[in-house]
Amino acid sequence: MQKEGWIEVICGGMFSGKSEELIRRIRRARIAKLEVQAFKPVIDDRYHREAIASHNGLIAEAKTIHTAAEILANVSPKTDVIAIDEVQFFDEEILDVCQELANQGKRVICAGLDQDFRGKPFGPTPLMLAVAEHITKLQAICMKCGGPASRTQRLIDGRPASEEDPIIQVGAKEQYEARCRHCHEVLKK
Ligand SMILES: Nc1ncnc2c1ncn2[C@@H]1O[C@H](COP(=O)(O)OP(=O)(O)O)[C@@H](O)[C@H]1O
Ligand SMILES: Cc1cn([C@H]2C[C@H](O)[C@@H](COP(=O)(O)O)O2)c(=O)[nH]c1=O
Ligand SMILES: [Zn+2]
Repeated sequence: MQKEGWIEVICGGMFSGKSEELIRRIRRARIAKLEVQAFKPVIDDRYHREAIASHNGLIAEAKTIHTAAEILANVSPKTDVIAIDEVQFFDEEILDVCQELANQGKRVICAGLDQDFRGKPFGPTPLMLAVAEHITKLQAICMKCGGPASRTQRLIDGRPASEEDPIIQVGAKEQYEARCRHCHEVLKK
């Protein structure tokens, strides 16, 4: 029998359904009468300041935090499930925080980008994948060829961004689209 306490990671490119899937798991946990607390980093202010929000309008209330340590400080002893969106925006401390919570017997569900706009591993997500018990990798639809999209294209005035551009740039459809490996483009310096 599986002991309580583990880490689940939902990863993939933008528009692949990570937030939808996270919200689905939150809702199912609540149907099972489990206590759920959700968190997201303050930098993600796109659709809602105090909620996890998907690109197609689903919403789950969440506490907005500045650092991973704030999760530990805010988790109640009676909480069974901790959901964290946009995990790529935290620093590596998120790894220790999630491990600590899972060791305490909590179910920890993280969602985040595995690759940045250059197609390179993004922040702490690859480290979270290494320690997770359960991994779900989702794909969007490539906006060029219609195939499965594992990457995120950043566009500036309709042109591919350069590999020298800043990695963190909060946004949605106005500057990002889903692409497959073959249709994904990055301007070289
Ligand atoms: N290229 C695309 N491929 C798939 N879904 C897309 C695409 N563009 C927009 N969407 C919408 O985005 C929704 C997923 O949003 P969301 O869960 O917020 O994704 P993520 O968190 O991975 O960015 C889909 O259900 C769909 O309505
Ligand atoms: C690829 C990429 C994305 N971002 C930002 C853009 C959005 O604000 C989030 C991802 O949101 P989603 O829930 O996965 O749609 O990340 C970034 O800052 N840098 C990048 O390279
Ligand atoms: Zn493609």
